[in-house]
Amino acid sequence: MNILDKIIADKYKEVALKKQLISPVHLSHYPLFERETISLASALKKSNIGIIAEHKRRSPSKAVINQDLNVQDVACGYEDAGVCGMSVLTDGKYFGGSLDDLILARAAVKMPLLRKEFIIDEYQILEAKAHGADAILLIAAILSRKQIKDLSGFAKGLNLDVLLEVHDLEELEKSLMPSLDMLGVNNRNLKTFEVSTAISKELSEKIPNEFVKVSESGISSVEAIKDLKNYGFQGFLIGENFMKSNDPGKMASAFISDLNS
Ligand SMILES: O=P(O)(O)OC[C@@H](O)[C@@H](O)c1c[nH]c2ccccc12
Repeated sequence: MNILDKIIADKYKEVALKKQLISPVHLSHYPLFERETISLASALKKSNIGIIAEHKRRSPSKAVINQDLNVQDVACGYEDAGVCGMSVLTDGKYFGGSLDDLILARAAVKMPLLRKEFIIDEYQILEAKAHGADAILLIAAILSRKQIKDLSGFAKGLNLDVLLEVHDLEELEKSLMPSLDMLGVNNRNLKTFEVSTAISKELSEKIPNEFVKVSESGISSVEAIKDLKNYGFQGFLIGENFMKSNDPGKMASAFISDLNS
């Protein structure tokens, strides 16, 4: 079993258990459910920076990244740096995140927040909305076309933006549909952890222009972003490069001034 299969097997169990305690109707009565969402896709389109900065404590590919920070401080640092949005990992077992992280980030900042999770059930989309997310991630590698259609349609019904992540042409061709806002190419192969921005460049021309193109993972230089911009990318998802610092906001700020110069 590869790591992705393990994560998904755990996720199905986790969701089934949580549903028994907190019903979908209950989630829809959380106060944040009423909050008007802000579009991450629109923020990216308007920006010439395009950075989505991630909160990530650890990952299966790189055990510990940084466990010493407060998510609210990280969120404020990122917002002050001028990023377009923030990605908050909520998986506990493999990434050390939680829905509490999402709530704390929401309480701290106004910018669009993406719930970074392995979504396999509508229930997790209700959770995202109830904990202050503006956008969700769907991963083509773990979903059928029908699941992508149903889950993205459900998210759109709640005014959440949808970022669909692919890693190869087959996943991309399987996934294209109007209920998606952003198409992300993950430069990291979730099965082997190999990282290369070549895959973003390769797939860019196959992504129709109505979707905002996002390049995800393994981005650690301004040059890489300038290069990817030439291929039509308007969004850049950066985690580890900022999170490895004691002050991710400061790191993001320096990165952005470099990008602007
Ligand atoms: O830390 P990086 O290499 O900058 O990557 C960030 C982000 O792209 C990565 O965390 C990610 C992309 N897709 C995912 C799906 C699930 C969990 C994590 C991810």
